[in-house]
Amino acid sequence: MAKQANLYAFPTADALAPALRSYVISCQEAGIARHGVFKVAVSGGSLPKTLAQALLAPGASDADTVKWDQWEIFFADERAVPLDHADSNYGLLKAELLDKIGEGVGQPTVHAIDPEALDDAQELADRYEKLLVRSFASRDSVKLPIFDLLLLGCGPDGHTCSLFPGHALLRETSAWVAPIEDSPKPPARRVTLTLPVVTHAVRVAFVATGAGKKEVMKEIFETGKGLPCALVNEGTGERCSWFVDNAAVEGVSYPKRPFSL
Ligand SMILES: O=C(O)[C@H](O)[C@@H](O)[C@H](O)[C@H](O)COP(=O)(O)O
Repeated sequence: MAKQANLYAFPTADALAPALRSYVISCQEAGIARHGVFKVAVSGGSLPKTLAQALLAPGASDADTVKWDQWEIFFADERAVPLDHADSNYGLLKAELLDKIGEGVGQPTVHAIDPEALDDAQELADRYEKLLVRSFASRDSVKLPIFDLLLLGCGPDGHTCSLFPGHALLRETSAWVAPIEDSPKPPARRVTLTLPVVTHAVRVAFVATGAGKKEVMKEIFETGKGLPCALVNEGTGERCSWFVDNAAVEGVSYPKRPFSL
């Protein structure tokens, strides 16, 4: 039987942060060893805050270092709004994390959407896809980009990125980045990495905390085969790890593992 997603549960969201940090640093080291950089894509929602808690903490040793200057940060999904708008995932990451990195430790390269194309979601997606093509080499030679790590959230309906349950976008097979004009979670116009890109990543990590997630967690891990988060689990197997607090998985029968790298 194919190996399945790892589910790591912690007593609280605070207790989750050090494990998430170790996991991200191990993915960073693997990416740098493979190609000299760490290519990571992040979602919006509550994730940037948790990431900041994990990554801005002081390192315990030389090995426990976030090598910001070797990071290339992309967005797993983004809302079609100006970068300084309250709904911008870039703006959120900047406020929660990027602005707090501090001086003297190097800065990541951050790839935001093109704010010149906000009125046309298809054009916005095409431009972001071209940016990925430039970054991951030519599409003639690379069928899909391979992110070292995707850091994702999980919505209460089982969506992830801007891939929503039952949406036609789940059937996308060739685009790397797709537009969405009817997101059920506002704002309606967004762009998102597609499911083939998400499941092609070297590693995928979900962060889900709070009792508000427990019903959907039951569905994802027990019954809800077609939910976007469940599709990511199926497509990535053991390359996928969930970092959750106990409140989010209360009553979920899927086996939880002690965290280890
Ligand atoms: O831009 C977005 O809306 C997000 O990328 C979205 O996919 C988010 O990650 C989930 O909705 C989970 O959000 P929470 O972590 O806030 O529950």
